Amino acid sequence: MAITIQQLQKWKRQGRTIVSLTAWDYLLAKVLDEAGIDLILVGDSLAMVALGHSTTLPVSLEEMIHHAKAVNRGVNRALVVCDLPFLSYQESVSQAIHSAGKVLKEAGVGAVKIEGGSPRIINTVAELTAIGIPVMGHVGLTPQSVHRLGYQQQGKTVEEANRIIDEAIALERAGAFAIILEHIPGELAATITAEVTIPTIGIGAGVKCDGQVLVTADLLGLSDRLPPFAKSYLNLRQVITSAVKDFATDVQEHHFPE
Ligand SMILES: Nc1nc(=O)c2c([nH]1)NC[C@@H]1CN(c3ccc(C(=O)N[C@@H](CCC(=O)O)C(=O)O)cc3)CN21
Ligand SMILES: CC(C)C(=O)C(=O)O
Ligand SMILES: [Mg+2]
Repeated sequence: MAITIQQLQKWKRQGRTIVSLTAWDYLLAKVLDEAGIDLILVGDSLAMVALGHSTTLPVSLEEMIHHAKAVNRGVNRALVVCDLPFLSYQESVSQAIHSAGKVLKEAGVGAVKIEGGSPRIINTVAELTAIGIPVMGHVGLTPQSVHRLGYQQQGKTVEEANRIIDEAIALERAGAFAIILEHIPGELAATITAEVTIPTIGIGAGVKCDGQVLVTADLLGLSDRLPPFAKSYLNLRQVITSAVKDFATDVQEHHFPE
């Protein structure tokens, strides 16, 4: 049974924590889905972990759709959400509708995610929701604004914290079905989680969120650089290196094929 937005919202009310990870291709998505991950995000972080860019900005809508199609083919149970990339929704409401609609039609995913909580973004969320496109919000550190914000923790001053709280409330009112809280103090995330009725999913936002998400390359120990809040549960880089070296030795010593 596929997980729905309604299911995620029910889990918040029941206090059942949502488990989410990112994916960028078929095989990885299939493993995550079979492991029971609730929500699989085709994050634009794939620009960095799958495509080698140094920020998330260069990835195109077409590239995101290409990856989202592959991810969706591997998933039976999880809700699949796809990030709308930089400049595929900020220009106008009509651009956002066109981009989000294309992602839903072509990749077949369940929802899109857009970054920010400015009045302009709130309006876009309301317009997308009004035509039946489910939208996940994303506040705090928004990596598509790296040239304005850097990658520092957000919401450290009272003014900034209050602004982020207001953005989260406005996103809920505009119809967002859930909100990502990225790289903000845990107490701020706890306040937001208590203030809104939609699920909050944290990344570097402390333990008091309704769910948690990580970039899967970080969890696996495959990334070349880890954000301070990420945790590696495995050193896959080392595991792969060792297997590849064993293969090379076998080939050179004519032990493979047997
Ligand atoms: N592999 C990966 N994991 C992520 O979590 C992730 C991405 N990529 N790409 C998109 C964004 C970028 N993220 C990041 C990246 C770096 C820091 C980081 O190093 N922050 C430092 C400050 C860095 C600075 O001052 O420039 C910190 O101490 O907060 C945080 C979040 C989170 N997201
Ligand atoms: C880390 C999550 C929230 C994300 O936006 C991404 O992977 O692009
Ligand atoms: Mg993203």
